[in-house]
Amino acid sequence: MNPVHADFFAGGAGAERTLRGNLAAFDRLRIVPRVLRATGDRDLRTTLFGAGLATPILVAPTAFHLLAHPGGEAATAQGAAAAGTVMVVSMAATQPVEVIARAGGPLWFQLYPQPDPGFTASVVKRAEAAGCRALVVTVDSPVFGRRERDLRNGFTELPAGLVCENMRDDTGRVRDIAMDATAGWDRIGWLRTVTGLPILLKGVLHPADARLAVEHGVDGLIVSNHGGRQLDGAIATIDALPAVAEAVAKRIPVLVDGGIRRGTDVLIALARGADAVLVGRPVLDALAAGGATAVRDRLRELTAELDHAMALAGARRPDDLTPDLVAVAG
Ligand SMILES: Cc1cc2nc3c(=O)[nH]c(=O)nc-3n(C[C@H](O)[C@H](O)[C@H](O)COP(=O)(O)O)c2cc1C
Ligand SMILES: CCCCC(=O)C(=O)O
Repeated sequence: MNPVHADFFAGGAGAERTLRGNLAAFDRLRIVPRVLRATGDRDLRTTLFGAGLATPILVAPTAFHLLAHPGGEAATAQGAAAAGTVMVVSMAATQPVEVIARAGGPLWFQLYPQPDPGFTASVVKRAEAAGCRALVVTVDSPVFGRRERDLRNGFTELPAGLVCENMRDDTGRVRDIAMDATAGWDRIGWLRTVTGLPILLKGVLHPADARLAVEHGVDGLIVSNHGGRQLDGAIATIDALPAVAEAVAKRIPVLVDGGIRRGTDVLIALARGADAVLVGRPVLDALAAGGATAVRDRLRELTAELDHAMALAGARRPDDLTPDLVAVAG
């Protein structure tokens, strides 16, 4: 891959403290296994918004897959479908959502609410018509993060021929993705008038926001710091998760992403209160290395690692994973 694009995928904001912190936080946590639990064959099937998945490991929304592989987002969708899980399609995808939907599914669609409500509504309706089954509203990006690698590399626009295909308006013009620092909770209420899809908020870290989200009728949360690409210095997601899960008290599904690289990381996240996890860079790395097949294999490998770790920790189903199975290393 072009090293400038590799830096875009791997990099974070500022001094990359949060990027590193997501991984370092897992290094400080240890599993306290149970024994003689007769787990037999484990059952990793997970239900989210009425849909059954083979695994609680989903594909996080990430931009510009055509920079990683000529198969683009369609290849990722094919890999996710073969692994029996959801791919969240980024609003910054380089292929049309209709093309991605033909390659795989189930899909959810990630949205940055745009300042133009008519255009925002048209993007949501388009994703819904293409078959996306949930809307993931990214709320950690009122302004764009300062990615110093990209600034140093001068990575300010996509190579010729690549565009954000889902940003076309009805004249066919491709709009720039705007970050909107004027959005408040009323924006979520407005989105509710636009779509009947389940609405998840992605980028919640504070338990007070988790409570507000439930009060505003949000259907699910993703505890995320955008893979360390937005607010550098933000808390590691696995550290933020317990307080958010407690605030939500199982009223709506809570998902988490950031730094999940092993099945044991997934186990810890589920034990700390997540209903499912998402992975970003592991999927991008697999996509770059080997397209749809490699994406499928990477997701299956993480799932097999989770299955193995659950057997060793005495859990048969994700629901058996409880907070007492995780300790902070001394
Ligand atoms: C290259 C890249 C592009 C991303 N693009 C988006 C995006 O378009 N929308 C979004 O909500 N999050 C985006 N994210 C954040 C991911 O959805 C996710 O929060 C993060 O990658 C999880 O951390 P991980 O990479 O350690 O698994 C992006 C992340 C990366 C690495
Ligand atoms: C305008 C593209 C935004 C992609 C994104 O969210 C990221 O790179 O983290």
